[in-house]
Amino acid sequence: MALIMETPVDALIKGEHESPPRWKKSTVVFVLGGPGSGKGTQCANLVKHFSYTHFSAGDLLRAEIKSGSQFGAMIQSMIVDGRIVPSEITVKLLCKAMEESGNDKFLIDGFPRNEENRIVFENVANIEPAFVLFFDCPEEELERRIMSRNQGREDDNIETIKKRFKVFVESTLPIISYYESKGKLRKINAAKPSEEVFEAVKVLFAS
Ligand SMILES: Nc1ncnc2c1ncn2[C@@H]1O[C@H](COP(=O)(O)OP(=O)(O)OP(=O)(O)O)[C@@H](O)[C@H]1O
Ligand SMILES: Nc1ccn([C@@H]2O[C@H](COP(=O)(O)O)[C@@H](O)[C@H]2O)c(=O)n1
Ligand SMILES: [Mg+2]
Repeated sequence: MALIMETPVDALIKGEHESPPRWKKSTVVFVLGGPGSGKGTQCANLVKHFSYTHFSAGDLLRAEIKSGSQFGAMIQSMIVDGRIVPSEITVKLLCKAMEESGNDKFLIDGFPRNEENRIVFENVANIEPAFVLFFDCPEEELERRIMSRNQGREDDNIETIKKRFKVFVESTLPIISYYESKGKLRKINAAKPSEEVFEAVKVLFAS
């Protein structure tokens, strides 16, 4: 369902609920990495083995466009241009998805993408991630993967890919450094074959 001006999540954000909702006490793992680094692929593997629910911020934004939302055109033009959508929209979509899931363990993929994302989520959800997965992979490999992905994504073209790389370096790498300084970063060599990457990831969830 499209975002409307007032949703149950707005009430939660304003603290109008009698008791804190379950998702506000959730375990959250942020999953970061350059475009095409395998975030979605590895989250899909993880949910088969562990009782987490996976939400991709990019997928939620694409679903919002499809839903006919009043924000659809704006979100679409920002995605095509590789830019980061205003955090209020993305955080609201994430909180709504967590609220509706009924689970209390989440893999949040492609988020936070910049400092604004991080701060708005912290303020609204009041959740610190248990840890942050970082899929590290050279740009040439990322470009190869995206150009052969064939999922019909409007941002999987060479012009947008270059912009997404620039945004990743300028806005997301500082977030990765921030979590590293807090001892929360778990860096994975994502240039290896998918099965090997999963072996390294699995260990982090087994304890
Ligand atoms: N370790 C790997 N080795 C080779 N190809 C991979 C690997 N992991 C994922 N891929 C492939 O690379 C492409 C991108 O993977 P995926 O969609 O999981 O990346 P992503 O990080 O979610 O990207 P985006 O940020 O653009 O959503 C897919 O076609 C996927 O099948
Ligand atoms: N926190 C986010 C996440 C994504 N976006 C926008 O969606 C595009 C695709 O994201 P993927 O994770 O699926 O690659 C991304 O390039 C941004 O335009 C966002 O704004 N904020
Ligand atoms: Mg993805």
